[in-house]
This record gives sequence, C-alpha cells and structure tokens, in this order.
Amino acid sequence: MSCHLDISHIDVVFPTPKGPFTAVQNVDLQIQQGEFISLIGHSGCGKSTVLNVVAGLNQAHKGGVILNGKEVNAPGPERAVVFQNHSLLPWLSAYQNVELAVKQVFGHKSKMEQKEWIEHNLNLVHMNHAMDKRPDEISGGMKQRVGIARALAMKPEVLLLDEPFGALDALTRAHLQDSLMEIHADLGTTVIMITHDVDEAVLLSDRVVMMSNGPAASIGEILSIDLPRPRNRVEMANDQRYSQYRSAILSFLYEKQRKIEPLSAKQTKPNQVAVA
Ligand SMILES: Nc1ncnc2c1ncn2[C@@H]1O[C@H](COP(=O)(O)OP(=O)(O)OP(=O)(O)O)[C@@H](O)[C@H]1O
Repeated sequence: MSCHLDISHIDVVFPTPKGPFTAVQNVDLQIQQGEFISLIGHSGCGKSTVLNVVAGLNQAHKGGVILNGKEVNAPGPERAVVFQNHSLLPWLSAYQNVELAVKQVFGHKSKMEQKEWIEHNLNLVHMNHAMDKRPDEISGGMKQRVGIARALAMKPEVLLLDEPFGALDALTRAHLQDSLMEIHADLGTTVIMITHDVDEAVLLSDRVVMMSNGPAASIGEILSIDLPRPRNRVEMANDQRYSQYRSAILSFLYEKQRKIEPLSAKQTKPNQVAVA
C-alpha cells in the first residue's frame, strides 16, 4: 500500500553567520491517511522546522516530503497550517477571515455555496454565534477556533498545527482539545500537531513522535497510543495505559534527552514541556 504522507529522510540546513547549521537530520516518518501525529521534544529541537517542510515553507536539503504520490515543494491549501498566534486579519470579522480562505480555494463556487461552507466551518468550531465579531472583540480561545475554521475551510488533506493551544489557559485548552478530537473523528483529516504538553499528546494522538535534541535532531522514539476512541479526559486520567504512555514520554524527555537550561532561561521560556 502506498503511503499517504511520506516524510522521507529529510535534512534541513540553515545558513548562519557562523556557517551552515544542520537543524534536523534524517527525519523519516510515514503517516497513514487520517492519523493524528504529535511531535514533542525540547525547545529548539526542530519540531517547527519539520512541520514547515511539510507545509512547504522550508526546503529540505536532503530527502523530501511526498503527499499522495506528489512531491511537496511549496505551500498549498491541501496542507493548512494553524500557528500558536492565530494570525487573523484584525480588521476583518471571523466570517470574513474564513471567507478569504474560501475565496482562495472555492472561488469558483456560487456566493450561496461559499456562504454555507463558511458557516458550516464556523459551526464546526462552535463559533457561529460570533461570526460577525472582529479578532479584538473575541477571546484567545475563540481566535484559535476561527483559525482552525479557516484552515478546515480549505478542505485540507493534512492539518498542520504548530502549538495551536500553547497560549491558552488550561480550561480553554481542554475545550479546544475536545473540539479538535470531535472534528478529527468527523472529518478524518490527517493531523500533525506540535505540542509541549505531554497529556495533550497522549489524549489526542495515534502516535507520539519524540524528537531528540539538536543540532542535527532526529526522531528518537515513536510511541503508538493504543487507546480506544472517542477518548474522555476524565476516564483517561484513571486508565493505567494512559499513565504508562505518559511515563514513557516523560522518561524520554527528562532521562534520555535531558536538557539542562540556565535557570533564567527556564523561568522565562514560554513553551517548556508541560506536565500537569
Ligand atoms: N531560519 C533559521 N535560521 C537559522 N537557524 C534556524 C532557523 N530556523 C530555525 N533555526 C534553528 O533550528 C533549530 C530548530 O528550530 P525549531 O524552531 O524548528 O525548533 P522547535 O523544536 O520548533 O522549537 P520550539 O519548541 O522552541 O518552538 C533551532 O536551533 C533554531 O535556532
């Protein structure tokens, strides 16, 4: 069977004033259609670099990415990205922000069809009640919901999430994780999500890909999460397998890939790996 998304032996090298810097080396991962993959690893190990190659925003110096048999070498609507900081246009309403993406991909459809599709996607993320509000009139969690609606409205084959809930408080984050699990169950979109949150990785993923520290970071271990879906966070908290998965990730991060950071950096770094 051919692979849906093949991240094949990629190296990424950045030019720097001190010479070429190999951020990631020989990252190799085959992903099946509809799989939910989390990328976890210490800050600076190369998670965004890998995601950006799949998005077509970074070029690999060796290897490459193949989606459904076609090589990826530029951004495209079949690979929609959601960043940590929503990146909505501030002067447009939630509806208009989603409309921009819809016009880009489905501009050939009638006005009425486009309107229905925009509303459908805002509905999916439970934002239909606030579709006329501008970003400065809604909360951080709501902005991320609109960002996800905008990405989904492109009907992507792969959803690329770069720490989508990183800036949110714990309760809002939990609501958005639940919404994302529902959407993933409904649409079966392939997802690659970067996270620093061990619980988020276990709760949402089919596989957790743990990256070693850089430079020349690579995949250290891959953990398959064999927990039935739909998953309920309260039930999971009492599930022995859930605790074992969690321990396996913690052991990778804090024993095998232990990273000593200066205390001042630790105190100020916003995206340390989080353990509840
Ligand atoms: N354009 C660039 N030029 C030079 N070095 C870069 C560039 N982009 C990333 N890097 C370096 O590549 C390494 C990997 O960065 P990357 O942002 O992918 O890490 P990350 O795991 O996503 O980090 P974080 O969790 O902090 O977001 C880092 O050492 C970073 O400094």
